[in-house]
Amino acid sequence: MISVEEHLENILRQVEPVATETLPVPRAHGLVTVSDVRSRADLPRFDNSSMDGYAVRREDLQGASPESPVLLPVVGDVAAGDQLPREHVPGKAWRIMTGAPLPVGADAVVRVEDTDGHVREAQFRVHPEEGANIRRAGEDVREGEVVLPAGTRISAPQLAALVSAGVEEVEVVGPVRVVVLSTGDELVPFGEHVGPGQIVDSNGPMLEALVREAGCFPVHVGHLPDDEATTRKEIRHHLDHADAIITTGGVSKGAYDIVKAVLTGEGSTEFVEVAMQPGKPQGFGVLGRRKVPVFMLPGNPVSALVSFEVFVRPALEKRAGRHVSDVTTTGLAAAGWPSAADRRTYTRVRVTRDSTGEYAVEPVGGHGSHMVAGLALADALAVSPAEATEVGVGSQVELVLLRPRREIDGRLAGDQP
Ligand SMILES: Nc1nc2c(c(=O)[nH]1)N[C@H]1C(S)=C(S)[C@@H](COP(=O)(O)OP(=O)(O)OC[C@H]3O[C@@H](n4cnc5c(N)ncnc54)[C@H](O)[C@@H]3O)O[C@H]1N2
Ligand code: MOO
Repeated sequence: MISVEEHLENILRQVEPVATETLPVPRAHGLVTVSDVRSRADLPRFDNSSMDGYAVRREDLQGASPESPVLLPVVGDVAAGDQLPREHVPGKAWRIMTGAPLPVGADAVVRVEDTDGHVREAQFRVHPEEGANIRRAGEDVREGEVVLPAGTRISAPQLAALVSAGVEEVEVVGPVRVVVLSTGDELVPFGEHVGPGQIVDSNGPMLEALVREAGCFPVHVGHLPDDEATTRKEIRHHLDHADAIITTGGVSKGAYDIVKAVLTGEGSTEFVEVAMQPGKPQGFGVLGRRKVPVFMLPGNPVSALVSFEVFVRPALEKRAGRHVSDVTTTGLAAAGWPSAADRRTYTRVRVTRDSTGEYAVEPVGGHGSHMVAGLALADALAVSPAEATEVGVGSQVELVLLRPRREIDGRLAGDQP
């Protein structure tokens, strides 16, 4: 048996980011920039008002105060989006809206609250500071400056920055297109009749969801028959277009373990036993001229999920050009449980809070790797080291969260009286 670290290192050493692509900005959501992206415009694009009020010259409001307001005639209105060039008229004010271009020559904006708000002639109760309530062209970013450095993942704020900066296309590490293939003649796809001895393929939909949640793109979710020739043909076909392939089942010692039979000797494929529970039988290889990583995960649903979290997720992140590190969450064992000897053990747990406000965890949903209904009850996997044979009450355990932390915390907040 090899350790979890050894197997993960072996995978990550062989996985490279996918090719770069130049995409229209809205389609680059979730992807990582390859080079510095420079702004095509000053932001703001022009001097404009940050408040609804009046554009003035300060010198026209010398001594203005609530006790002795100064009266100025109003030239007219400047609305946001106004395209007419406006100029300050000495001794007068323009009524101006938030985001509207500042009339040339005006040097301050007085908020409407500091005036009587009149349209033709307004009383001003303050003497504004130089540049008050003015947003200057280029104060956010200047044309030609870097608006997004290389290696940035494009999320919502970055999309806003790029489109504002007039950037239309961006070079990114391409989307990672993933093929998910279940194996086993006992499986029927969702929605079809389940006969005697048959079960519904749950790994397919589960992995499709995990791939999507990991920011990658499931492009085909299907099934391989327990037949070598067809399986070989199908995998060859997917090696031509996929950026990663995940299979489940057929990696153990069964007489019909077709994946193992077909992929042994292909590319860098290796089948190993990893010192973990569940998830002991694992296969991995980089195959074909496009060097596609192929993950051959065990078929038991819990084993497949744990294998995804431990091996596939980090590899997909590397393939997508993301640099991530696991932020470890910990919890205190509210009950004790056994831990498999000589194997790192991932125990399904439900999270609550102990009296000090820390996460408290307890096994939930049963022990077997086949218990897919019980799996749905788990918030996290509690990790106990290979050396441990049990987890003692009150001991601290590392947690791999299966739901976003915000969701767990939200539920716990709701549980409280
Ligand atoms: N003699 C031995 N038998 C087994 C060993 C062993 O060391 N010696 N290891 C066990 C462990 S641990 C695991 S994990 C499984 C892995 O088996 P395979 O990867 O070969 O998977 P299958 O035999 O095809 O299936 C196992 C189990 O999972 C169910 N399954 C498979 N695919 C799906 C799916 N897409 N959706 C839902 N359920 C699925 C399948 O029906 C089996 O019940 O091997 C042990 N055996
Ligand atoms: O290692 Mo298997 O994955 O225990 O069920």
